[in-house]
This record gives sequence, C-alpha cells and structure tokens, in this order.
Amino acid sequence: MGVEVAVEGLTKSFGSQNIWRDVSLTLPAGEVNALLGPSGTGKSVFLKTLIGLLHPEQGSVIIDGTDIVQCSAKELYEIRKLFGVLFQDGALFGSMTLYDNIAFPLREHTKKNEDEIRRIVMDKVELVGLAGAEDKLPGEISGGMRKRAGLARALVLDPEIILCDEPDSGLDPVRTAYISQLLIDINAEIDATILIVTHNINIARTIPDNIGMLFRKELVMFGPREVLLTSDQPVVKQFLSGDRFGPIGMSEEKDEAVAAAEAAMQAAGIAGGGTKDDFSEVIPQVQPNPDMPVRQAAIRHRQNVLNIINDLPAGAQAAIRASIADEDRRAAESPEHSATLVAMANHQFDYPGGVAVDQYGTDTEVVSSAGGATEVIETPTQVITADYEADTDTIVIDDRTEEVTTVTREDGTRE
Ligand SMILES: Nc1ncnc2c1ncn2[C@@H]1O[C@H](COP(=O)(O)OP(=O)(O)OP(=O)(O)O)[C@@H](O)[C@H]1O
Repeated sequence: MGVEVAVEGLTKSFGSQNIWRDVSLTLPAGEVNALLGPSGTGKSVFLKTLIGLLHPEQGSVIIDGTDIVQCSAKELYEIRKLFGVLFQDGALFGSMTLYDNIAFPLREHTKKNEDEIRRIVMDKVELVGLAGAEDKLPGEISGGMRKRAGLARALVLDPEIILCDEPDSGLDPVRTAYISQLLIDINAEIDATILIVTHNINIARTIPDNIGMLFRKELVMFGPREVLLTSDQPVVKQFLSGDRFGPIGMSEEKDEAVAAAEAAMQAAGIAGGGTKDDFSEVIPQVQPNPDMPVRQAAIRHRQNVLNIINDLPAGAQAAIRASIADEDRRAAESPEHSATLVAMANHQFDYPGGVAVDQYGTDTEVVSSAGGATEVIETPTQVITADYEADTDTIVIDDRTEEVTTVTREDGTRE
C-alpha cells in the first residue's frame, strides 16, 4: 500500500514573495487526491516541496516516519525512491528514445540487468498504451503520448506515492479522460498514494477521493471530494463554474471597486461566462476498468469518510450518503461493472459509536430516522448501515412500516 503524506504548517516564500503559508493536510495512504487552485497560487511549488526539490521556511512533511524538511540528504535520497513524478511537460530527455527515457530511473537507481530492465520497461509501456512507440524520440510523438511516456517513467520504480502535475495540460478532453482512467487503474493495481495538481474540473469531479484548493496563499480546504464540490465558499463556486464574476481575478485578488462593478453587471443580467452546471450534484467517481483488481483505496476511503461524516457540513454529508447509496445501487445492478463497487457493497463498515450490522434483516430499507439524518444504504442482500444517531428508526419491510428502537450497549454496540 502507498504511504501517508502528512503536511503540517508548511510555509514557502521566494525572497520576499510568500507563495503560501501554514498549509496542513494529510494525503491518506493509497488514496487519490487532487489539488486545485487558480494559476500562480503555488500548486507546482507545493508538489516540488513534497519531494524536497524546494525547501520551505516552516513546517514539516512526514513521509514514512521521516520529516523530509529536516532530514539529511541521504535520508531524502532514500525517501525520494518512494516517489514517481509526472511533470507538466513529461520532462523527457529529447535525445533519448522513449524506451531509454523510461529505463533511465532503473539504470540510475537500481543494479538490475538489461533483461530485467527490458521486462519492466515493456510492462509499463504496455500499461500506458505505448507499445510499438518505444523506439521513437519524444519529438516524434504527440503531447498525449509524451504524457503517457512520462507516466510510464514515473512508474518503473514501483512508487508508493505518485505526483502528477497537470496530467491534462495540452490534452483534448478524450485523451484527458484516458489518462484519468489510467490513474484510477494504476491506483487499483498498485495502491499508491496519488496527488494530482490540476485546473481540470472534470478530473476534480470524477477522479479523486479527496480534494484541496489553494487560494490567496492559503489552503482553502482539503477533504473528501464531496466537501469541496458542495461548498458554498464563493472562491470554490467560482473556480468550479469557471465564471469571471467572483473573488478570483485575472492576476491578483479583486478590490472592492471591481467587485462592486461586477455585482452591477450581474444585476443587469450580464453573464460571467461560467458554466451553469450544478456542481452540488456530485457525479459518480470513475471506477477501475473491469479487468483491474479491487481498488482498496475506495474501501478505506469510505471508512475514513464515515468516521468523520458527522463533523462535515450538511450538504457534504448528504452528498456522501447519496454517493454511497448510488455506488451500492450500481454495484447491485451490474456486478460485472466494477469489482471495486461490488467489494464496497459487500463490505461491512464500522461506524463511530456503533457497529455495522444488518440488524434490519435482508431486503429492508431504512426510510427515515427519528432525531437524526437518515442513512439509506441497501444492497439486495443486506442493509449495510443505518443511522446510529437515532434511537428510533422507521423501517419498511415488505410494505409494512415499523418503528425499530435500538438500544446502546455499554461497549457502544447496539441491538
Ligand atoms: N524557483 C522559483 N523561484 C522563484 N519563484 C518561483 C519559483 N518557482 C515558482 N515560483 C513562483 O511561485 C508562484 C507559484 O508558481 P506555481 O508554478 O507553483 O503556480 P501554479 O499554481 O502551479 O500555477 P499554474 O496553475 O499556472 O501552473 C509563481 O509566482 C512563480 O513565479
């Protein structure tokens, strides 16, 4: 499994120019994460700080028990072997074939012989769909192929953490969808922790388990994707909709005069150019291809989210419950569609203050709960969760509506 990356109180400046300050977040082991933010907010700088290419003035980055901000050069060298990095332009050596580019980290960092190197390189070449192009030079292939070659090179050392700086830049929407699918498949296959830096709203909506956003030198938020996607914060709403009206300006933040002028334009019915899509409706996350193993991160992520769900905003809670219900419904309807969904639907999740049990029996649907939010999660064979905030639930069994009272035992479990 990938390793957790714990960032605490990180601050970075170049001379007198502060880029961001007091950034704290945790990339959970093996989960897929995205970092959004307007241009120039320091997303790439953040990514480079995570691998120790840039040194922050304050804060810590704990990876596998080592603070890479304070560690020795030798320790940093070892920690860096955990990383695979896809830089914005692929960062391939122009004079080397794709094969030699992809083989480069293996020749540089391992003592593997050329037969072993060939096996690994060709395996990755095939994974990213570049079979047959391995003898070409980077200048002879398209931007999308260069991205995929960069990804193949990032994968040859079996990384536990994969950083992708704008994997979509320069790609058309279809190629972007392919590379996004590839990242989810890779996550299913090797369970690496992934951080994607992107402006791409489709990627943000469908790929990560968690999303964060940088703005005005701070991390606006970081957490389960539903939290950001349902956020009411003006900067988040503006960024997701791509509208020019809002706190994000062309260069720096807007002053009051500009904001007032925009408000007047909006009142006069002038459009800001943004999409009118309703982002508060959280659309399904992309699933691994059917031939992929179960994405263990999805199962862990669901458990992580359920552990904190009661502390999240109401809109995010509702979106998470809807996501879970939708995932389980789709798994039930087309079991062959995704092993991950089916595995999740069959998984027993633990809840704070209680245990996950099918206490309502098979084919039972919880339709409402007294005293708390309703949890409606059902598979054809069992209810896998219920609202443990409530003591009394109204349930439906074969068209009969019944009140069920649960009793909390001393050890926190319920019956
Ligand atoms: N090595 C450096 N020395 C000095 N300033 C730098 C350096 N690297 C980045 N910067 C500055 O840091 C700021 C943030 O840059 P960065 O590339 O991280 O932004 P970004 O959010 O990734 O932008 P974009 O989305 O446009 O790629 C910019 O003002 C940039 O000029």
